Amino acid sequence: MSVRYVAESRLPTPFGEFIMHGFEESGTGKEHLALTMGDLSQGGPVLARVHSECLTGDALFSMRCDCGPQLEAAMRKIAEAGRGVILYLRQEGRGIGLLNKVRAYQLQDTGLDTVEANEELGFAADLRKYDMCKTMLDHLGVQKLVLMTNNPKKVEALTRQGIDVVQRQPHQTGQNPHNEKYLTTKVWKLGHLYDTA
Ligand SMILES: Nc1nc2c(ncn2[C@@H]2O[C@H](COP(=O)(O)OP(=O)(O)OP(=O)(O)O)[C@@H](O)[C@H]2O)c(=O)[nH]1
Ligand SMILES: [Zn+2]
Repeated sequence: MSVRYVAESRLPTPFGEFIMHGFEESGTGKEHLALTMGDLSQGGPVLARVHSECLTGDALFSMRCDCGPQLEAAMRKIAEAGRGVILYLRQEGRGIGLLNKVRAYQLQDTGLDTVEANEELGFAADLRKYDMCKTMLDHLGVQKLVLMTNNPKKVEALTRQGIDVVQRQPHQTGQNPHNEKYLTTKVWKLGHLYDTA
């Protein structure tokens, strides 16, 4: 799958000013973003977050997951460092889409966990792809990443795409009573590394 750069603009935020770079996937027409700060082509490995869209968590303050706090923490850490990149990938619901995620949440409300709900709907636990990332990072001049994630499979998937992840930085935040089971399931069924779940 190929992705092409379309346009960029300033993105002032409460944490600092990012540059927002827009990309479009050929074929699917999916639109992805990269938020950057500082000089990424020089100065060693770049602090990075590869974040999958979660409308409910990122924009609607949902406490069912940890996505919103993770996104905010990544923006804060990059702003503190004065340098870094966030790839914001439009693969909502681990790739099943927004309304299927609502269906999955409906099933979770009856007691299924996040993996069982996906399977009940006929989906694998995680349908995400990371094949757009290398082109996006190459466009930005990023060569090596320090990746903020708790998901070793994400590190493996990016490495398979030819991306040099020199270090995984744990990215634990946003625990609350509503996402306790969700975080525990990620550890037990999806292989996430999480200290206190
Ligand atoms: N299908 C489904 N997707 C979910 C659910 N909760 C969150 N998501 C999606 O999961 C994606 C985030 O994945 P996570 O498993 O939370 O974390 P990760 O990206 O693998 O790992 P980190 O880098 O540590 O955050 C986003 O696309 C969310 O929309 C759920 O219950 N069901
Ligand atoms: Zn989420």
